[in-house]
Amino acid sequence: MAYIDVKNEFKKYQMGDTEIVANNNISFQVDEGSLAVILGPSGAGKSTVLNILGGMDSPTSGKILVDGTDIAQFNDHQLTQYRRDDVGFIFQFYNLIPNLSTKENVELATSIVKDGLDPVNVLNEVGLSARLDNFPSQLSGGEQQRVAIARALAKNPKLLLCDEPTGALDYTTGKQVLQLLSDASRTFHKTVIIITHNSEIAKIADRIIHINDAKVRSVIDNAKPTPVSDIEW
Ligand SMILES: Nc1ncnc2c1ncn2[C@@H]1O[C@H](COP(=O)(O)OP(=O)(O)OP(=O)(O)O)[C@@H](O)[C@H]1O
Repeated sequence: MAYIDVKNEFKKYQMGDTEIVANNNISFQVDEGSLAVILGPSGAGKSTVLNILGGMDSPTSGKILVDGTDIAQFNDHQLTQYRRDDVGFIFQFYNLIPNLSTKENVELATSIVKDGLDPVNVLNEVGLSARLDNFPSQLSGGEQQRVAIARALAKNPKLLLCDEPTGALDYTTGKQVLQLLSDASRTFHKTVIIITHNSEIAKIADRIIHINDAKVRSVIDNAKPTPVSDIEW
C-alpha cells in the first residue's frame, strides 16, 4: 500500500460568479520512504495539492489517504495533530522566526512533538554546528534553508513536504539543499515530496507527477534516479 494515496481530489474556489478549479480530479500515489517530485508551471495547482497533503487546507472533494487514513475527513483538532506530529514543511522562503536563533528555531519545533530529535545533533548533520547562536538575518539563504530543513527533520516526521525549496537559492546552494532532502529519503527513509517547476530537479525523484492546468498529466516512475551531484540547470 502506498504511503500517500490521493484519489479524485478536487479543489474549487468561488470568486463571485467565477469558479476557479485549482485541482481537477487529481490522483497519484507515493510510496513510503521514496522521493517524489510534483512538476509543473506556475499556477498549475502544485501548492494547492501540497497544502492539502499537509493538512493546511481541505479538498472540495476526494480522498487524501496518508498511511491508510483519509485526512480529508479530519476535524480541526485532528488536522492540528497531524501537522504537528506527522509532517515537516520546507518552504521557498524558509519561514524562520526572525528573533529566535538557529538553535531556538529548531527547539521550538521539537518542543511541541512527541518523538523529536536532539536539535543540536540535527543541526550538526546539516552542517550548521558553527551557526547555532546566529539569528536568521545573520545567515545566508542557503544556511537559512538548512535551518528550515533541520527544523523539519528534528520533528522526526514520516513525511517531508517541500514547496520550491531551492526557488530562492543559487545553483550550488540549491544542490546542497536537494542533497539533504535526497538523504532524508535515501538514508533516513522519510517520504519526501518536492514541488518544482524545474524539470532537471525532477530527475532525482523515484516518481515524477506532472501537473498542468489543474490536472495530473503524467506519472512517471524513474527506476534510476539521477544523483543530485549529476543534475545541472
Ligand atoms: N485561496 C485561493 N483563492 C482563489 N484562487 C486560488 C487560491 N489559491 C490558489 N488559487 C488559484 O488556484 C490555481 C493554482 O494555484 P497554485 O498556487 O496551487 O499553483 P502552483 O502550481 O503552486 O503555482 P506557483 O508555482 O506559481 O506557486 C491558481 O490559478 C491560483 O490563482
